[in-house]
Amino acid sequence: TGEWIKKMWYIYTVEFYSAIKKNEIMLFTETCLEAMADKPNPGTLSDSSEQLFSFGVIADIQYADLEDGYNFQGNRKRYYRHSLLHLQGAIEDWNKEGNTPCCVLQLGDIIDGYNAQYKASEKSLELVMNTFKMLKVPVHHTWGNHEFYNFSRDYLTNSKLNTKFLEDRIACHPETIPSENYYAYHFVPFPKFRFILLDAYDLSVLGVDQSSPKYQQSMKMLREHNPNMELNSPQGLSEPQFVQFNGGFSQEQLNWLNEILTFSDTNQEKVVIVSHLPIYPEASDSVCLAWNYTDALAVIWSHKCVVCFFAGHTHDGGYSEDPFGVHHVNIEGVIETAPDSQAFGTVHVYPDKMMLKGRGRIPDRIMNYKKEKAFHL
Ligand SMILES: Nc1ncnc2c1ncn2[C@@H]1O[C@H](COP(=O)(O)OP(=O)(O)O)[C@@H](O)[C@H]1O
Repeated sequence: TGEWIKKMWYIYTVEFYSAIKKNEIMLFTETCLEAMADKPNPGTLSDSSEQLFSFGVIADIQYADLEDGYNFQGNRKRYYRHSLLHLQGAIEDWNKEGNTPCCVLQLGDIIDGYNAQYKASEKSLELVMNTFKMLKVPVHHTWGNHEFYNFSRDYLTNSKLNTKFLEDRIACHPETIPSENYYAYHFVPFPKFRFILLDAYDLSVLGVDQSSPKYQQSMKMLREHNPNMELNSPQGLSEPQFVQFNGGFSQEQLNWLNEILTFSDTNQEKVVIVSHLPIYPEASDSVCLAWNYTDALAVIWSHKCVVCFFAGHTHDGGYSEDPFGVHHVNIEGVIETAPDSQAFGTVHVYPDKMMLKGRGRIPDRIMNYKKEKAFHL
């Protein structure tokens, strides 16, 4: 870990100095544009105890019309049918909350891969999406490995799991528009708070045509790091995240992320990032990380605006604040949650912090903004 932190510190320093140069130009441009643009007025709130807004989080529902089963290791029970009841319970609670959350972030793996074997993918998806219709607020869907066990990327792009229509655009900043090559977007649920949804399977061998350049590039990367016959096995790997059920971020997507974070820094925004795969080793089982998580961390650490990073995939959950004050929260998976418990949360956003109110096996978390980054309205 010591060596790893040193490496990341080096990357951060290099990125930081190049960012300063870039920011001098950006700051001037932004100041001019802001003076010209009609900005939303966030009001004059200043009491740090006053909630600004809230949002819901839920991960790894993995619904299937199947008897209970177990994970690959055989040490965690999976409640395939009950996961839908857990979702219904979560939606009822979010709908009942006094201050209704602005939206819900669904962190991926909405239905289980087993559905594909039983030719039940569309039926199960329909059932879960009909349940989501009871929610009074919009839901942003992230894509995980189980989406790709059931559907191709093309199918997903044209499905209800594509919530890119909920994106916001930043006027006069074409560099902040995501490309069609990956499923990622950003939106502003409250003035000065930007949410970014990332595609952790942008580089992946799942769900893409084997003849496509993306598949070839991803398979090359996977095989270079994983010599096992069974590419889902992390056995003997020095970087155990290089398994087939994970994926990574293309340079194109990382460049786009960098552009938005540059804008958010300049515009003094707070940023929440969402991805199916986690990116911080201290908060996650090493087998569950995104392939090139270090590249994503290098981009995030070269900016000051990111408050927290939400991910699913790990099922056991996890949390750590990194050395740059970014809170990494991995949400416990619904699929491995016993019927007498729960697994969802509401994040309450304040001028100086975010507070996760977890239900059932999800713990509460206080995520303070770094002192020098306190939010001033
Ligand atoms: N250690 C392993 N060796 C071989 N295959 C594995 C291993 N771990 C997981 N898999 C396979 O990888 C896929 C994803 O694993 P799974 O436990 O279902 O992931 P998730 O946690 O996303 O549900 C499954 O097909 C599973 O059988």
